[in-house]
Amino acid sequence: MTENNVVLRCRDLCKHYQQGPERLDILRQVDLTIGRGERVAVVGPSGAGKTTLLHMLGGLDVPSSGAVELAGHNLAAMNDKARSALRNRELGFVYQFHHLLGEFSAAENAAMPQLIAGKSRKQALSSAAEMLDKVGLGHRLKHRPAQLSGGERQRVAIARALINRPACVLLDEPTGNLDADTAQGVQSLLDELNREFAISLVVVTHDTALAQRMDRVLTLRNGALEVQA
Ligand SMILES: Nc1ncnc2c1ncn2[C@@H]1O[C@H](COP(=O)(O)OP(=O)(O)OP(=O)(O)O)[C@@H](O)[C@H]1O
Repeated sequence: MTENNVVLRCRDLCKHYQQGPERLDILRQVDLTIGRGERVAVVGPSGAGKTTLLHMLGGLDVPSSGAVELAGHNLAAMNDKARSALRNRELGFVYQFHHLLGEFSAAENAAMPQLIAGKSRKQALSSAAEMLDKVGLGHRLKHRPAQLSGGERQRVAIARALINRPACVLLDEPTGNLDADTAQGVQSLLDELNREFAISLVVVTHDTALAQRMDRVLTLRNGALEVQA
């Protein structure tokens, strides 16, 4: 993989928490390289550190040691403003509990990353409508999250994650609270968007069907990545 094709990389990533006299090692020397357009699943038992890893990769939490590089920039070496701008441009996030803003419509929620990036409201809402159409929600633009089904909310979160055409989307259990049909729909949508925009995907999941669709499946156990066969 050439350097230009690397979207996200972590080297020797460690995270620990101090609890009284005890040190809890949550991530242990994780090395990981995600290529452009690559789809990677991270699996492993509950408590293995998967969500913690995803948070570190997304710059939502700070490593105890080691480095995370996004599009060639070491996140720890940047100031808050530059780091936020880079994250907003290069990354999308989809969480199990999607964190949509209840007082805003589907279109406004999906438009949020563009509004943050300084686009006009008109422009952002127009891109949001286009993206929501792509995820099959063109007819639900004005609905608020409470007026949408679980699967629809998840698709709004996916539209929001993709609206800036990020280099990489980080997903935490994207099918976790969906029924089998809707989960299948989200899987197909991710495949399609990955193909169409060459967006890299890092998916933390217990859903083996979803994990098997990725290009690589990494297993995290007790904070360390298992060596691949
Ligand atoms: N702030 C914290 N202080 C102490 N321990 C923490 C803190 N945050 C997370 N942990 C611990 O880190 C471990 C890994 O948590 P994490 O959420 O990353 O696991 P996970 O692999 O995503 O689990 P699951 O599959 O159940 O979601 C857990 O044992 C958790 O208790």
